[in-house]
Amino acid sequence: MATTGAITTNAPTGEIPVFDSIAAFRAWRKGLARQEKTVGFVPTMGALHEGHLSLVETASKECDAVVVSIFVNPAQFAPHEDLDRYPRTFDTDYASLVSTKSCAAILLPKVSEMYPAGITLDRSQQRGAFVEVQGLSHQMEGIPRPHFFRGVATVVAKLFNIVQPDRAFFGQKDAQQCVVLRAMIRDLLMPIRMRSVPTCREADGLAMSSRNRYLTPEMREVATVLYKAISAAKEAIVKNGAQERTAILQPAYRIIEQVSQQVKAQGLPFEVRLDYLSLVDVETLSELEILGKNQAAILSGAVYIGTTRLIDNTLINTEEL
Ligand SMILES: Nc1ncnc2c1ncn2[C@@H]1O[C@H](COP(=O)(O)OP(=O)(O)OP(=O)(O)O)[C@@H](O)[C@H]1O
Ligand SMILES: CC(C)(CO)[C@@H](O)C(=O)[O-]
Ligand code: BAL
Repeated sequence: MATTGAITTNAPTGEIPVFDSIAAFRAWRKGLARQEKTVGFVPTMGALHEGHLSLVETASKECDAVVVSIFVNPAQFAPHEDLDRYPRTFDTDYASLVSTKSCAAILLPKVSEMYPAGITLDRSQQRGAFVEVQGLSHQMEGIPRPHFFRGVATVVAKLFNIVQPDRAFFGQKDAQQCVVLRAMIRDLLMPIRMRSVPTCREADGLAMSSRNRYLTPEMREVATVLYKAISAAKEAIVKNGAQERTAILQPAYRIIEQVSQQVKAQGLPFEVRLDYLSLVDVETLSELEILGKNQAAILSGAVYIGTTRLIDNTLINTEEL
């Protein structure tokens, strides 16, 4: 493998350069600039699945060269979250990217280079520069994860400074993340075009997610609960013309309650528990009591299947975030 740092892997050699040093990546990037090639960027935390690969594929259709970063970003995890057990599967990630034939380079930066001032998960002890997108980070995912979007915006800004992409590609599965990052790019005058790509799903509708690996087969069977709930709420809008929040969300609450009771009644060794459901305006991310006719909105939520937290959403009256 054409690496520039001390990476050891069993992956096939020589197919995609892997950079674990920012300086080496920048030298490689200069070559693309000299050739006036456009660069598409797909930031990830690894444990790649078809959702990630669809971002790479979309990027390769729109740009001359696609860079994928793999970095499990400590700053977006709270101390009680799953930073330590987050799946790290570089060898299979590498093979998946080779199979796309669309990835020009992998950036695998070290925590010490990404956070020169160091990084602790205890936010009150953090030092150094951070990026906050005010007004869009405190609601929805920002309620249970108040640290999250500051961590995401900060790391994505750093990655943009390294990669200098023309376009950056994000999945709509992380809907609020798309809205927050679009605002960051706009407000910080970053010369980058943000693109959001539809959610890839398993055959039964479950949104692909690296965290699906945490699910046991019994958990996996009921993990579609959120997709089903959100789809039922969307149906209330599209088929029944519902506009009131309660009429829209009621069918979703009902499905989650039913599945949760079912799991309990079967004596399964885990719980299905709703974290939240949300219906927000796509631009302000304000919760809606009434959905206006043709108003673009995000219907989203999070559930716990045991200790695994899954998110999902669907878009109303809009296609892109
Ligand atoms: N099912 C999917 N379809 C399309 N894009 C996706 C999908 N899942 C994740 N992505 C996108 O891939 C990028 C990297 O995401 P990440 O590495 O966190 O994967 P993930 O599956 O979302 O992981 P997690 O389980 O931690 O939420 C993000 O832009 C994310 O929105
Ligand atoms: C955008 C991202 C790679 C930043 O760490 C992460 O939040 C993700 O994978 O969605
Ligand atoms: N795709 C979201 C990354 C996270 O949950 O940390």
